[in-house]
Amino acid sequence: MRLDLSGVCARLGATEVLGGVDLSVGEGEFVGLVGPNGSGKSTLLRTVYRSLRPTGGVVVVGGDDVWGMSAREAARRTAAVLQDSPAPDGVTGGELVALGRTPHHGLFDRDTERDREIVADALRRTGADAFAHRVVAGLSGGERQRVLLARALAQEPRVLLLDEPTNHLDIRARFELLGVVAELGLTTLAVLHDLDLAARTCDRLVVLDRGRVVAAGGVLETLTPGVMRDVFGVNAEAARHADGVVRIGYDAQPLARFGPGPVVEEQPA
Ligand SMILES: Nc1ncnc2c1ncn2[C@@H]1O[C@H](COP(=O)(O)OP(=O)(O)OP(=O)(O)O)[C@@H](O)[C@H]1O
Repeated sequence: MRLDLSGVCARLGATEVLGGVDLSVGEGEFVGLVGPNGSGKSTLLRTVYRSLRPTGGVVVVGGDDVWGMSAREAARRTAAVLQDSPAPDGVTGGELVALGRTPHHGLFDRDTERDREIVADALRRTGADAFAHRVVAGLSGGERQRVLLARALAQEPRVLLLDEPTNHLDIRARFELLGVVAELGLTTLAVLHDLDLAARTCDRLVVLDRGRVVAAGGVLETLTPGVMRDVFGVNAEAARHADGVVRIGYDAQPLARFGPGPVVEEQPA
């Protein structure tokens, strides 16, 4: 199932956070959404998982406007793994993952054997089975992140949205989690801050800056020295190495014109 945004605008308070975003993720494609802090990445995801209605433009999942369908239908098509999603008090990993089945149930339906199999499979695929009987609030950030991904998988979505899914993870767990996601073959749009990880994992990247798409395409087409300088404020160069992996070499110093820099007190003459 494809995801297509066209001309999407969004406001938060008086601020226009998205100023006409066009973005597509093809069936089974893994697209990384990157950009500096405050560029509108999380806001863009919110317009897709129906937490923030766009003020303009259209968000289409599988050929239909997500804001024109029922919340239940939208949840059958799209699942989101968000940063620091709160879990209800006392709920275990297994119970939280089972909540992913909700969009597939009628009001009075009970879990079926198939539901239990799907939940067990989601826990196994994300390496979260060890947390099935543990209270989610007592899990580490990385452990919780796996459970949240398992919940999203239990939802059996056709489109997966990830907002900084590797935030709490150690380096090995980062590779593992994104490897799991890549192998799912789902249509995936993931906000990632780690550009090296994004370059390794994603089929394509979309670079957002101040609510607008400034580059989209293959890793080397998007993370050009100009984009690294003008959007991210660093001197850096991405290059494909002999093993086929794109790595980014950074200058140690951020560019001076980004941010106020250190405060230097004037000395009396
Ligand atoms: N309630 C609000 N009212 C006004 N502005 C807001 C509100 N919430 C967020 N913003 C602003 O909207 C902009 C976009 O925020 P958003 O969280 O989408 O950015 P982001 O690219 O995901 O950032 P980060 O990388 O830091 O997570 C930011 O400048 C933020 O300060």
